[in-house]
Amino acid sequence: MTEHLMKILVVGDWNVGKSSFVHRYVNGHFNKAYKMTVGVDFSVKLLHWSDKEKVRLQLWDIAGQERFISMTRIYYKGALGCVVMFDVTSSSSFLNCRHWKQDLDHKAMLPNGNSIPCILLANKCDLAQRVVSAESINRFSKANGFITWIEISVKENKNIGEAMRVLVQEILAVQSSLDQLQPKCEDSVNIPPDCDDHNSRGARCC
Ligand SMILES: Nc1nc2c(ncn2[C@@H]2O[C@H](COP(=O)(O)OP(=O)(O)OP(=O)(O)O)[C@@H](O)[C@H]2O)c(=O)[nH]1
Repeated sequence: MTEHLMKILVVGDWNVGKSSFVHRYVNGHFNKAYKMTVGVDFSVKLLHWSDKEKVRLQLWDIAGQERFISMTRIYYKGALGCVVMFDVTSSSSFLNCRHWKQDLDHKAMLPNGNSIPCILLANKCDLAQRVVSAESINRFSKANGFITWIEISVKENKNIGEAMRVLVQEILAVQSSLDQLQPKCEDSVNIPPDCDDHNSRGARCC
C-alpha cells in the first residue's frame, strides 16, 4: 500500500466559508456561526484512494483577514495543491481571487517552476442573492490558470468531496509526471573511474 502525503492550502477572503468547508469535509458537519481564523488552522483527512493507494491530506486553512496575510509565505512552503474560494454573493471576494492566485503563484511552485494545481470553488450557491455569474467565473478560471472551477454549498454539502477528488487527482497526475522527470541511475552522467566517495564534487545517483 502506498501512502501519499499532500499539503493543501485553502485560501480566499474572510467569511467566504473556508473553515466551514474544511470542517464539513473532514468532520461532516456544518456550523452556522462565524468564527474568524487567526493565522492558520490545520486538519488531516485520510482518503482510501484505491486498492493500492492512500492519500493523507494536510489541509491548511489560511485566515482571510488582511492583517494575517503577511505570514502566508511560510505557510505556503511545501504545498502541493490549493483551493481558492469565494462567495457567490460577494463580488469583492470573487475579484480578490486574482490576488489570491497571484500570491500563491509567487509563494509556492513545483520543482520544475510551474504553478501548483489550484481549483477555484464558488461557495454558498444555496443562497438566492448571487451576484457572480457562471460565465464570468468560467472566463476568470481559464484566464488565471485554475484546473477548473466548481460550484459548491458547504451548508447543503454540495460538491465538497467531488471538488477535492478533482484536485487530488490532478496533484497525483502532476507528481507522477514530475517523478518521471527525475534522472534514473541508467540516465545519469557517468562518474569518471577516479571519482570515489571522498570526492565531494562527484554527483552520485544511487
Ligand atoms: N449560506 C451559506 N453559508 C455558509 C456556507 N459556507 C459557510 N457559510 C457561512 O459563512 C460564514 C463564514 O464561514 P467561515 O467558514 O468561518 O469563513 P472563512 O472563510 O473561514 O473566514 P476567515 O476565517 O475569516 O478567513 C459562517 O457564518 C458560515 O456559517 C454555505 O455554503 N452557505
